[in-house]
Amino acid sequence: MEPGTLQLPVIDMSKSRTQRDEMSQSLIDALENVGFLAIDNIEGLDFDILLRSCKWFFNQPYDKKKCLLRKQWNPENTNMFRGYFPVIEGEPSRKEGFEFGPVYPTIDSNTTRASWIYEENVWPEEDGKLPFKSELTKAFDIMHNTAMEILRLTARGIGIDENAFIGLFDDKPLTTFRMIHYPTWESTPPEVCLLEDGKVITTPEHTDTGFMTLLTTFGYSGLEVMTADGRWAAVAPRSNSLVMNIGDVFSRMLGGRFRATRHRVVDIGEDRFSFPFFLEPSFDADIGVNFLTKFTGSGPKHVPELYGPWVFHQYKYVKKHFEYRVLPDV
Ligand SMILES: O=C(O)CCC(=O)C(=O)O
Ligand SMILES: [Fe+2]
Repeated sequence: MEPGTLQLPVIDMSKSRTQRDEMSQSLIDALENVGFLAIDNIEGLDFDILLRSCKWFFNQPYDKKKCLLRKQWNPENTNMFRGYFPVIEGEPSRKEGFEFGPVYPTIDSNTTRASWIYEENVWPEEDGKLPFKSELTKAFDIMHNTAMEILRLTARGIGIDENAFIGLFDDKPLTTFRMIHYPTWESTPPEVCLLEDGKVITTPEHTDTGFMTLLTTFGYSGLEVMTADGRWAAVAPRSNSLVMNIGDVFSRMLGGRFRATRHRVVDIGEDRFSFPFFLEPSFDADIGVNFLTKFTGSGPKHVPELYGPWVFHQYKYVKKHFEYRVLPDV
């Protein structure tokens, strides 16, 4: 194995009923140390369909994708948050994406000031080759249920009520499922995309902002994580498996006990597809809670803070991701 390659700790979901304690322990070890792990054997998740969906969607003529562009890039459209975002040349984050989220029949008045956050999904017109919407909607539910089971095991592992975390996702979670295409370069990459060692960046280093990420990489290389000693390591690709990591919010709500690990994506010289599922609490969730204090009675005290305003401030003003910088203020 080439130096700097990281084999992630593996969690086998098929054992979640029979080996709960061992799995809980492995999860905690991984989250306290590497902050990234591989999740195998997710029942019903069809990686092949997901990859075909990515290729089908990004291969659509630009005119078709344009109908799904966020309003900022196509004033004829009404979607501001969900839908398609294009490659912006010159940005160090060089990708196009399609995003959708859960659908809620009613939105109550305390979220109206940010109703665009809960806007309806937009979907491409299908051509009969692939049941795009129904397959992705099905995969969304599998991802959500997998995330809930992982969170139950995680809570068990730290010795608190198994349901300690999942209540945050009972009421209208803001979760986003995002398919990504990193296209190949047609010209020499600009300076802003080059790393010291000559590698080309396609997603600059960052921590994920939300609660937890379940990432499908389809066996592509390119994902790198920062290890505890501050060095970059390439995540060894693994087929039919998810890469899991936690985001800033989960780390914060456990007082930093789990690591929100920095990671980035480097160019692999060919088209790359990935499909992260960003599990997020609801707009109104109180992220000022410290779970350890709540369940053990000791730890930092509670300072209430709403997830929605916090996260959109992070995206727009702190992390300044190009695809979020253009959103209205919340
Ligand atoms: O494309 C990938 O493999 C990872 C992307 C990522 O880290 C992100 O979108 O937050
Ligand atoms: Fe990420």
